Amino acid sequence: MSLLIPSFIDGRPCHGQGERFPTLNPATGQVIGEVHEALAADVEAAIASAQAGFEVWSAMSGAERGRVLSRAAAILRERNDELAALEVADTGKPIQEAAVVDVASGADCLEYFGGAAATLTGAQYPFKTALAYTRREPLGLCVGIGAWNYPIQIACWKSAPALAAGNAMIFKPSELTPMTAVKLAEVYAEAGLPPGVFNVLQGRGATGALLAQHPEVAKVSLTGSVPTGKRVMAAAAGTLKRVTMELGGKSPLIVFDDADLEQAVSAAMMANFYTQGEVCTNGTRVFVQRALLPRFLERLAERTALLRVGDPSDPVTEVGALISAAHHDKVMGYIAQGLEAGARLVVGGTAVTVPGCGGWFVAPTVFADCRDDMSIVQEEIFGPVMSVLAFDAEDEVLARANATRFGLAAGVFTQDIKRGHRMAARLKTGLCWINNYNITPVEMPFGGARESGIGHENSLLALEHYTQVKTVYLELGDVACSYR
Ligand SMILES: NC(=O)c1ccc[n+]([C@@H]2O[C@H](COP(=O)([O-])OP(=O)(O)OC[C@H]3O[C@@H](n4cnc5c(N)ncnc54)[C@H](O)[C@@H]3O)[C@@H](O)[C@H]2O)c1
Repeated sequence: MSLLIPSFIDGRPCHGQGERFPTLNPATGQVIGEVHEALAADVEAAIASAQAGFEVWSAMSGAERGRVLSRAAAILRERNDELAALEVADTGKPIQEAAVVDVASGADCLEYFGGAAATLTGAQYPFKTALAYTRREPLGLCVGIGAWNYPIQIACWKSAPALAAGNAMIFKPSELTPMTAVKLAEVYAEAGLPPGVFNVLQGRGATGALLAQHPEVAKVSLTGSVPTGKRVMAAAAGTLKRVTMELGGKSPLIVFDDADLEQAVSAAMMANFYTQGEVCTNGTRVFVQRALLPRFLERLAERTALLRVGDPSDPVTEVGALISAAHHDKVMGYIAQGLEAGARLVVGGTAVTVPGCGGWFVAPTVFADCRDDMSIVQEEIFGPVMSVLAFDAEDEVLARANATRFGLAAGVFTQDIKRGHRMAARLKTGLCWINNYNITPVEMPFGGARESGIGHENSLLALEHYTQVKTVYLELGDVACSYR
């Protein structure tokens, strides 16, 4: 009998009333557990519990809330290895990544917002015979909806600022990765979080939709694809909920011919093959200035061919399994489209059979001679597929890089500091790295522009997205009355 993975409401694990669906290990294709989908009655129970939790939690001081978050961060670090192993089983990502990044970056986030919780203040506005001041107040009941590529990190990035500011949160993990959000709920409870302040509801899009449209919910923060973002925003508009949207991308990585070649190749590989390419900010359109292109492709091919695709739980594995059979087929479909459209396959391009693992592996793939109009260059693949494009001039590459409705991230490699800043200012994205890629410390705002997102996670900016300003005016003189 397989493991039954629960939801978590009011400080206790429980099971939704909907149908059971399985969660699979992407490396083996085997069922690791089953989940009961949460229905409307489960949503109502979670909302009632969160409302009660909010009353208790929002009455506590910022310092008291911060201590709970700091304790939870310490517990996450103690359980790093156990949680990382669950994340590997649920997502297919290599243990060499999960052991140092996924849980640790979640703990960093809880620690950061734990420290920031006591610093929330307002401003004061003195007048001749009056005083006004502002209070930063929590929004109330917030909903977090997660994607499957970084399940525990996403749950931490959403819940930590929400809870630090005094809100309650109901979190719905992706149906493909239900395991670690419930573990986070257990960790919060152990750290002293009052029941109901962080509830987890398992389910698919329908459960997410029930939450996004619920009139008692004040805010929805989604990490997911652009089409889902549009649906969630439309549902949230019914009661004018605030939204944070962390959505997809097709980000450019631009390498000028004065760049340090090995550094640029390293960044291009990290920007395309980390987590099997299932990273929203990935720099999948790699523009290389023509003079550097032959040497760039040569080193890229040599180094990419060395990548070890294999069992994600083996510490030497560098590229794990794609999340599902359907996603594997989608990625292989894009590779076929790239070939049909005339892109030149430099390395990879095949499905990989890993002995002892029956799951969904794809070789890290590099296409050269790509054109801007190819589907592999225009659409988010979310797999280990890099498109390399040649360019000649700065204005030309800028126009091509910006010719997309996405606007999540960008990267620029150059030794010319002026050009680096000039490019960063003109790229229409929410993030831009100069001489590195995909670095996301919690202290720094993270968010997309255009159709890639609204709002930010991480940094003190995130606290603004989980609070509202109330203005209080205090009269110290008399009412200036115009009437008798
Ligand atoms: N910008 C970021 O920070 C970031 C991070 C990770 C992933 N992503 C993006 O996420 C996508 C991959 O994740 P995915 O396949 O899980 O995305 P998805 O949009 O299919 O699903 C995301 C979540 O939304 C839920 N959902 C689906 N329909 C819904 C609806 N109508 N109402 C409410 N909830 C609904 C899903 O159940 C899931 O929990 C990619 O596009 C990737 O770029 C973005």
